[in-house]
Amino acid sequence: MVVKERWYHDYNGHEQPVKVRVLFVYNPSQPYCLPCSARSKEAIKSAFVSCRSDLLQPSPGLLSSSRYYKHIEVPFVLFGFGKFAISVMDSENFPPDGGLSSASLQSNVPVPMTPSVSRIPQPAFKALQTQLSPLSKRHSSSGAGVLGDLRPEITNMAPPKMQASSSVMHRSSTMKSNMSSYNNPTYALNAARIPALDQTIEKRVLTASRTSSTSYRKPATTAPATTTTTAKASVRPKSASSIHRRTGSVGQPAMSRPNSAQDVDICAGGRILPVNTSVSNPPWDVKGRLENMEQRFEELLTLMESQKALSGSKIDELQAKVVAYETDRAGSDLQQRRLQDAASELQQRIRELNSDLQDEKRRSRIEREDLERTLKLKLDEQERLSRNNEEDIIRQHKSEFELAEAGYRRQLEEQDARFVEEMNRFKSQSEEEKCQLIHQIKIAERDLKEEYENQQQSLQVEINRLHIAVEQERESSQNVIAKLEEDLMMAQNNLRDIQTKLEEEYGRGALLRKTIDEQAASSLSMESSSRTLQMRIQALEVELKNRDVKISEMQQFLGQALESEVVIKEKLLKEETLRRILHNQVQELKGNIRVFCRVRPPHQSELSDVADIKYPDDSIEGREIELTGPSNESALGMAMGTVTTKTHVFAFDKVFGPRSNNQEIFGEISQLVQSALDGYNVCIFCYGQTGSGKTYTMASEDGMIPRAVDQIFNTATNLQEKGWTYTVQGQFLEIYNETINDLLVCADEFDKKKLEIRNDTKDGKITVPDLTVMSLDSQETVAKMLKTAAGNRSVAATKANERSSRSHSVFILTLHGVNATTQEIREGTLNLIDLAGSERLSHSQSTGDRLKETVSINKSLSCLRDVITALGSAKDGNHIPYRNSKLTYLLQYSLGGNSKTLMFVNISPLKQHISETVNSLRFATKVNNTHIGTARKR
Ligand SMILES: Nc1ncnc2c1ncn2[C@@H]1O[C@H](COP(=O)(O)OP(=O)(O)OP(=O)(O)O)[C@@H](O)[C@H]1O
Repeated sequence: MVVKERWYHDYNGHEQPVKVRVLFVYNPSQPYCLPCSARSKEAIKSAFVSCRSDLLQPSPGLLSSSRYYKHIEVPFVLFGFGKFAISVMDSENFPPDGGLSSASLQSNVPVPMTPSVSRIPQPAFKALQTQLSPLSKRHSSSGAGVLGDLRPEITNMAPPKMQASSSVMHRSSTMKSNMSSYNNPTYALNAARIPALDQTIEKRVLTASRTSSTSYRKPATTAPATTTTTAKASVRPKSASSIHRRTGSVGQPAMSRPNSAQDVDICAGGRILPVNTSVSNPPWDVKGRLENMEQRFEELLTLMESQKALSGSKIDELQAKVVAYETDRAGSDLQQRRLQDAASELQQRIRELNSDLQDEKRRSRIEREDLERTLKLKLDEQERLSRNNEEDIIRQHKSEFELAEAGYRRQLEEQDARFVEEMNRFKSQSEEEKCQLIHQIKIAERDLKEEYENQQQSLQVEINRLHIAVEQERESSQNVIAKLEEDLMMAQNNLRDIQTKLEEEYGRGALLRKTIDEQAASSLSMESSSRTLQMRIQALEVELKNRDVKISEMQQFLGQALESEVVIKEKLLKEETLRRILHNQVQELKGNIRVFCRVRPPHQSELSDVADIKYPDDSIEGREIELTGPSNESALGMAMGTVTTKTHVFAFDKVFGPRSNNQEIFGEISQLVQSALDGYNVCIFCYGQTGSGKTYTMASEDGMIPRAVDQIFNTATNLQEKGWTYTVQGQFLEIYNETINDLLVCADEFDKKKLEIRNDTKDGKITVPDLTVMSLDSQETVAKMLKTAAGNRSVAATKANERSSRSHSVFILTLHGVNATTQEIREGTLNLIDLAGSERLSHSQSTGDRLKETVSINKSLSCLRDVITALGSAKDGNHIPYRNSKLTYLLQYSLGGNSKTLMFVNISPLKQHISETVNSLRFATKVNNTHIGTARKR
């Protein structure tokens, strides 16, 4: 049997199929082509088996073709013992009609067409077995199969790729690699021998075919293999790699080989297909062919014998090499084991390092969280300190200024008062003195005049009396003269006496005149003292003038003080601006969306059902809440008596326990209200299950709404002295069953006005155009407005809450501030939202309107959760489903825009609500982890 095989490579080096034709010739007058679906070594083997069985039951058609590929191992294939001929053909040369069968028809060789005709008789098969058995025995005695004996021969003859793929010739890989070298002399020798052998056989077959009386020719359409391969060779590339690939093929057509010396050698190793030639011109002289084959077999046997001797030493040599390779392999195994050990150590180390890394990561995460917490704490502290400092500074400045101003004013007023008092005192004193002096002078003058007049009168009276007396005397003396001339003398004497007395009287008159002169002199002195007094008055007036100058100086000083007050006010203004910036930076650092958790206290009737809620860091900063449950009461757990409860820990920006009050809570959010005054959008909303205290927190009498309003009006008043004037406007709406109601109009009119939300994307503002706007100028007006809204809001008694809010209420305060000094304008909004409570339908057992409301509430809250989830995972440009509900549409810019948002998650303290509570806290955690855009001033 001759089997030739060949691999065919295309120009890209990919393997191409070849067709196999298996020819079994038993009876020269009845050649059989046995079907062979040889796709693998096993298939070829089984083809052989079927060859045998076909001897008993030969198939019609006799010729079949199949394809197999280079990577499929092909068993050896070169031996023959005169009875079989297997040829492998290039697929292109394979005759379309099955080759041999048509050839058989052409040659008129009787080809059995039915199984009965082609059946090979049992004795003939036995005879064949008998022929095969000595050979089989011979080869099996040497420990190998029939083919095994040919192994060294074939191994050495086969090109490397065939060796590598042949399982029959398989040895150790080291041997293969050794033998695969084309420089191997043994291989080269055998490679040279085989074509010679082939050619001998070929020649004989051709001669036999020429002499044969009947010849089988391949149809003209089938080109001879040599022709085809020649055509191929002419276009084959000559690169080294393609050469190498070709050298790996067995049976490559010689004409397709490149011309290099090595290629010629290799081509010699890959033999030309004699069968191809014979197929193209098939000499169906079966007898001659069998003889040729037998002869060839004999030659092969001889060759094998010589080869056996030759390869004995080679085998030894190879075995020695094998031993050496085995030793090497043992060494390399050892090394491999060592390496494996080292690798496993390394893996262990990596595992350790990984766990270290995880620990480290965990540690660093904890540290980072601690650090963040500490930082946040510090920030809060810093903020509080800076706020306190600012307030202290402002207070100090203010009090200093007020003190200084009051001091100056007081001093001035005191000085003024003193001065005026003194002036008045001086004036009145001097007036008094003047009056007194004038009075005195007048009295003195009058007295003197009176005295003078009296004295003059008395003197006149005296003179008159004296005159009368003198007259009387003279008369009497004359009488007496006459009578008493004598007495004249005496009278003269008396006259002399009288004259003396007169002189005395004249002296006395002089004295009186002197007294009058003295009195006049004293009047003069009094006049001079009056003049002195007047001079003093003038001096006082000068002093008064000086005081006036001093007063004007002080007024000037006061003007300066007022100017410095303006400067201080400006400084205060700047500090206020700086404070605002710092305040908002701190707010931004705290995050533009913050979450506070509030646990309401249990009612008296609920004390027996209180859940296990802890506040681990209560005394420090109150950021964590820990609750136990709900219990996992699975059927299995119940059955096994293992009902488990889980502890949940949540952390928020702040956690308020049941003892906290609204004042304490407002202390934490007042900064946000301040932000609204500073021109920011602020949104504060309460979320939680029904009856958890949302309305209490937001809209009770001392809730966040009234407190925020108070703060706004108080701060606006305080800011007036810094030049700010604020106008406040309020709106109040509710979203009930996805309808917007204006809470500032009578509830009966709800249906009359259809309110819609408008999105002003330019300004980043949401408005409700027809909503009532109220101007608010005091806390009182706001209180009135809140009362109206509370009266109109949709509430109803539910199982969970006697007065449950059945709608989301939104209180909108718009704050517009203008600074007359700096011309600055601020416009902020404060949205205070009391959401309707979520509730489980199963728990609420609502029906009718309540059921409809509950479904609507739950739907809009679910939309809120969707929006928060989308925001949490959003990348730029992601769609956020704001428009899925009126609530989320209304809150669009508060949740995802330029707003500062605070969410209160209100929770119930009761055990029966624990799973709802855990859900609320999970949602709140999601909100807490959501990043919204940076708030911008409007
Ligand atoms: N912190 C608190 N201190 C005292 N009582 C409270 C507190 N929180 C809530 N309550 C009381 O609990 C009850 C329910 O509170 P509230 O109506 O505020 O709940 P809600 O969450 O607004 O409910 P719904 O969603 O049904 O409107 C009220 O009677 C309220 O006075």
